[in-house]
Amino acid sequence: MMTTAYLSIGTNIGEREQNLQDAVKLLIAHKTISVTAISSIYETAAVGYTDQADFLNIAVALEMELDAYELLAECQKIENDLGRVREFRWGPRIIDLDILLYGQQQYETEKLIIPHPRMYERAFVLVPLEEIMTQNYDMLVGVQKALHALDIEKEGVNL
Ligand SMILES: Nc1nc2nc(S)n(CCO)c2c(=O)[nH]1
Repeated sequence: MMTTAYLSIGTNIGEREQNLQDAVKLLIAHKTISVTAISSIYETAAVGYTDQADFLNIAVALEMELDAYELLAECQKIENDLGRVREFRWGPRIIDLDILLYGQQQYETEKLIIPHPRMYERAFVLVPLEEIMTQNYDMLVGVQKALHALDIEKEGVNL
């Protein structure tokens, strides 16, 4: 069953825009992941551990058959492929892929907490996420207007 997932991707070391491009290219190249939306790039002051360089952040929407643990493994593989080393937890990073949402599903395990526990308090996550979700919302409004114009009884639709 296809599931929609949303990632936050950040970088504050090296060629930051190139790092984002490389991460998105690796997601696009993945055989069983479709990238369906990519936000604009936002330059953001570091939160949490603030004594570090500004980040570039984006949000992306994905469609996939993978389960959330497989998606987590793919994100960690991309971070490793792009040379991420974990000096300390909140430190600077070449690339960071965080799973924000995985369909309507919820996880709270050692390895995986979804929805991401800090996503609703971080503007660097919410602003790019709102941008790509609004694209879908605008399309939804178009569909709803068309349905209204047809003035059909929804019950008449054979499911
Ligand atoms: N602005 C900003 N601050 C951050 N602090 C951490 S940790 N990170 C890494 C993601 O959790 C970021 C980030 O991506 N952007």
